[in-house]
Amino acid sequence: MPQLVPWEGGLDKTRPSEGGCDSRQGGGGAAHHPGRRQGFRPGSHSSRGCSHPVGSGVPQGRRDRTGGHALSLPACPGWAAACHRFRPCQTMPVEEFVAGWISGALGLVLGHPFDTVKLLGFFKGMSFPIASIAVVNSVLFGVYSNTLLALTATSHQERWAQPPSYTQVFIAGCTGGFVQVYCLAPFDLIKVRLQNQTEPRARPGSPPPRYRGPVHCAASICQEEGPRGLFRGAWALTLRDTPTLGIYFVTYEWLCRQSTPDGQNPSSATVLVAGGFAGITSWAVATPLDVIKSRMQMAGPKHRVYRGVLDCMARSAQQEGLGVFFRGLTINSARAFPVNAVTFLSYEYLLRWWG
Ligand SMILES: C[N+](C)(C)CCCC[C@H](N)C(=O)O
Repeated sequence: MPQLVPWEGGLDKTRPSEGGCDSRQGGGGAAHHPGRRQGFRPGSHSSRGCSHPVGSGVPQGRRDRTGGHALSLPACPGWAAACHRFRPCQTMPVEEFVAGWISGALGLVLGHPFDTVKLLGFFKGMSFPIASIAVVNSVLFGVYSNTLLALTATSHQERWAQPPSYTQVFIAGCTGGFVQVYCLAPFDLIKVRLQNQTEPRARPGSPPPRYRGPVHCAASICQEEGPRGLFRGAWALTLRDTPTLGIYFVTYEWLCRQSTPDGQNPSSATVLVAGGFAGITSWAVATPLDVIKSRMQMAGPKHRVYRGVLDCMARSAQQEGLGVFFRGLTINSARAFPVNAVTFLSYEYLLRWWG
């Protein structure tokens, strides 16, 4: 295993060779990658004397996979080596997707105690949430990173040396948010439907639950409402996630850049805190639309309660006051910090590791 020691003053401390891109083979188990990311600090790359400086005209990033250097992964587990080899095309990096998948799963493990569905025992084990959150996170981070690649022509290795503008980060975050909605929508619908049947079930003498579990819930929705029923509330989910995931990545980038002195890389603590606050900020902005989205997902085809997102907003505010839009804010924030701190830390570690 490559050593994933906590950074002391940044990821670069784990590098055997501080001076540049050369000679990194041997004991560490890492590949030799010219043009690899030099660390988390924007602007740190070119100052370290890399033999292929950014902007030198040598294509950066993907080149390192095929540049004729031995890929030495003696101590990597098989799946990590497979990940290195599995590259469907040079312009579509996949490790961001894989890192997003794993980091999403790790974040989920931490956030799991906050999940009422799990607490009340509806989900046996964690397979359903892991399958859903990890896939969704993989799509989010993969699309985000590849959109940045398209916008800036820099891969994640160079991104800290040539930092993208906040506008580019926002656009990439919104794009990732928009695309992940269509993976998230069915999982989220099932989760909301199951969560909302927990209360009646908890009372003594209550009727049996309508849905017996996630698979039964999906099958029943398909039967009763057709496959499109699985996407009920997807429009509200799009409104919730597209801008707020832009905000999510901008907050993360901004906090990382703010809290790291020039010439140094963000420490693991910085990444944890920036990730945690990115989660809280985006959930704070997303919570009003989260409330609306859940209400729309609960409405079935036979009893269409609301005419649309705006109608749902207006009627909820009229009937319950503006406070309704902040329902769940505390639990969302409490969950968001650890989940997103771990998600970003593991994501950055994995990309660094796969370099
Ligand atoms: C956009 N919105 C705020 C809804 C989610 C942003 C954070 C996503 C993260 N996977 C989590 O579950 O916290």
